[in-house]
Amino acid sequence: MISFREVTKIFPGGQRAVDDLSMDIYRGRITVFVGPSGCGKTTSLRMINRMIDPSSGTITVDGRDVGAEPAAQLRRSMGYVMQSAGLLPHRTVLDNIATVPRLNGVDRRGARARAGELLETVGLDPELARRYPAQLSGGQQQRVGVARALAADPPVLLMDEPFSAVDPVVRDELQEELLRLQRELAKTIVFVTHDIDEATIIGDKVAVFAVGGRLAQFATPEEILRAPANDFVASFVGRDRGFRHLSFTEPSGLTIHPVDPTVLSAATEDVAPGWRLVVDDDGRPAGWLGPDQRPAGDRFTAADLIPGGSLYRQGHSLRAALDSALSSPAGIGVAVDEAGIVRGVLRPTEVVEVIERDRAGLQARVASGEPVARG
Ligand SMILES: Nc1ncnc2c1ncn2[C@@H]1O[C@H](COP(=O)(O)OP(=O)(O)OP(=O)(O)O)[C@@H](O)[C@H]1O
Repeated sequence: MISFREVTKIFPGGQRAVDDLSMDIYRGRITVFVGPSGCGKTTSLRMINRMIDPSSGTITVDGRDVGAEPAAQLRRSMGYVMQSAGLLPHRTVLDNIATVPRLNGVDRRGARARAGELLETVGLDPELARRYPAQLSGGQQQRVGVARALAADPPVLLMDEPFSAVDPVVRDELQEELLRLQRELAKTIVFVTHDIDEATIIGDKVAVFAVGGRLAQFATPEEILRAPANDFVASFVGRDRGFRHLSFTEPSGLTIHPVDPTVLSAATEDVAPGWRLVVDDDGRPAGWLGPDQRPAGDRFTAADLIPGGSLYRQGHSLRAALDSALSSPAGIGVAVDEAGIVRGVLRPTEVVEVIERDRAGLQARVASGEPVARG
């Protein structure tokens, strides 16, 4: 566990970057520091490995005061990933990753072998090992940065806006990859971002910082979206927090209606008024045929299909269910199983009924004084 106790940082010149921070960061979890620019997230992160020393207060890791540890040794015992990946430009990808084990006394061969394994761990093609950082995409560079931070197998990983310089699609992939890695590795990760969406997706706990370096709320993502501690947190998490909160709500009681989808050119039956759902030979959704749609030739072809909305994977959140129902051109969501095969459809009104029931359940729990947040 990493503990902050009454930690304050005032920079020379009088800038109060962090103000009286006390918090406990649990081992094996992802804790996210989020907040607007300049509110002390990076300073707080860097005080953990003594890149910055606090003006007052103490930080301990598993009970040991970091202030008493030699800074260089401490830094090597914690992986650090930053926005620009921070790779050495004149070293190959493999040598970049091997740098830390080499510093820790592993021989060249051993360090390179470990680097090769790590490339795979972070989902990179081993072919990239001989390239130089400039010959990689931004997303690939970030993966190398993560591999390098993991190279010494440190229990703690500090990540400062690691995914903010890549485009949104790559960013989603990197977030998923980090969650997959974390399920395997169970590191203690402290992750800085200014994006509340990223914070709620990847954080087990989220610390919302306010201007002036004060901790405004420290709770699970679900609690922060459901019950912001004050007006600052409420405005920071945004007006659509109710919708985003549905990401954490289980779809218990949601009805998925069985359907008999159409295989192209076979007999057809309406799934929604006038709309026919078309699947491929394996039963995966291929698209829709709209009302009064006639084939261009003798029969329908894939080119006639209207693309569907998002799919709802059974068991996923109410947000995913509502999104599939609202984004479908037919006004009815398509539910698929883990293999992507159509299992049925769901109606928006019924998803909303489940949301209403969830809300009523929450109000009843609040009225009875039961704790409302899970996790
Ligand atoms: N070395 C420094 N000297 C003086 N002031 C600093 C120094 N580093 C940071 N600050 C100030 O401390 C405050 C907190 O900075 P910090 O980088 O921790 O914020 P942040 O929340 O990480 O912001 P961002 O999201 O923009 O990176 C800011 O007002 C910043 O200008």
